[in-house]
Amino acid sequence: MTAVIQMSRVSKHFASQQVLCNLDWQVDAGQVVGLLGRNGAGKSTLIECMLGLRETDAGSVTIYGEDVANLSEQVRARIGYVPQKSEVFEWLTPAQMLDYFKALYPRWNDAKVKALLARWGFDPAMCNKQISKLSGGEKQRLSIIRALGHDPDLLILDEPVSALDPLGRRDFLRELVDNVIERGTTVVFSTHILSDLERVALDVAFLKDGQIALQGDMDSLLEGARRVTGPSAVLDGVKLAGELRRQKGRDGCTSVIVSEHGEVEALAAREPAMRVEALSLEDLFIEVTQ
Ligand SMILES: Nc1ncnc2c1ncn2[C@@H]1O[C@H](COP(=O)(O)OP(=O)(O)OP(=O)(O)O)[C@@H](O)[C@H]1O
Repeated sequence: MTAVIQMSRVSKHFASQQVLCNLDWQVDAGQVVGLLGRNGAGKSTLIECMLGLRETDAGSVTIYGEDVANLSEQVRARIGYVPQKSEVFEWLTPAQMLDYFKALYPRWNDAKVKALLARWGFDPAMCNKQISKLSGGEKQRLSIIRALGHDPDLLILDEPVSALDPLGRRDFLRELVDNVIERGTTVVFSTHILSDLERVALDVAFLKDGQIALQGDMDSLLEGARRVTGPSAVLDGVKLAGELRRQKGRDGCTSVIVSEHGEVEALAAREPAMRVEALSLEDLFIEVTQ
């Protein structure tokens, strides 16, 4: 597979806070990845460093093989980005802003933009209203339309649905699945809404302590992940394959989260006191990121 995004040993700090720490990450062509992490884990910082919008302290980032600090116009034109919150272009109207971007990109899908504007409630009055006067959700929809207008090959979305109502969210996800992912677009998508991720993302990556702590395709991760709980006397002496987290309770029991179930199933077969449970994406999120 060809790497679309390659991040190697990337570090970034703010004052005394280390946000990214020797982070390595690769996203391949056609991958659709959900980026997960707790509030403040550094997802937006990671995305901004990935796009060259924020300088890193150390490490290298390339997109389509080019250093993000010096991206060519051709590569820039292949990227679509929806920031978490955007306060730029507030003095323009949606119509003016979209005209500006249309002139900027070598290709622009007018039919798609018009269809999305109509579908997402941008009637002529709204298209000619100053962006600063739009609601948070309306601005977010506009930002998504702008990012999709040039049919990007790489789409990076930082919590794109946070301000959308349930109908808006559903429609956006449908657009993403039917018209973006279907084209083979590479997508990186940060969100806290795990049910959305389960509908859209094929892969997940968990950001914790400044690094990608766990990643893989969602079905295999959920298929392999288990929580095994049993007497500390037994579990304390064993290092399990794919161990992600271990917690000792006051009741003499230890629980261990693993990403591969083979060894724990075998252990449970030998030790009847062991309890083995499958994990949901939410369980996995809590266990991996806390
Ligand atoms: N410009 C900045 N100056 C100082 N600290 C910052 C700056 N930007 C981010 N941080 C800090 O870096 C950490 C990571 O922030 P970031 O916005 O990347 O997290 P996040 O995972 O996107 O969070 P959320 O899920 O809440 O959006 C936070 O503790 C934040 O306070």
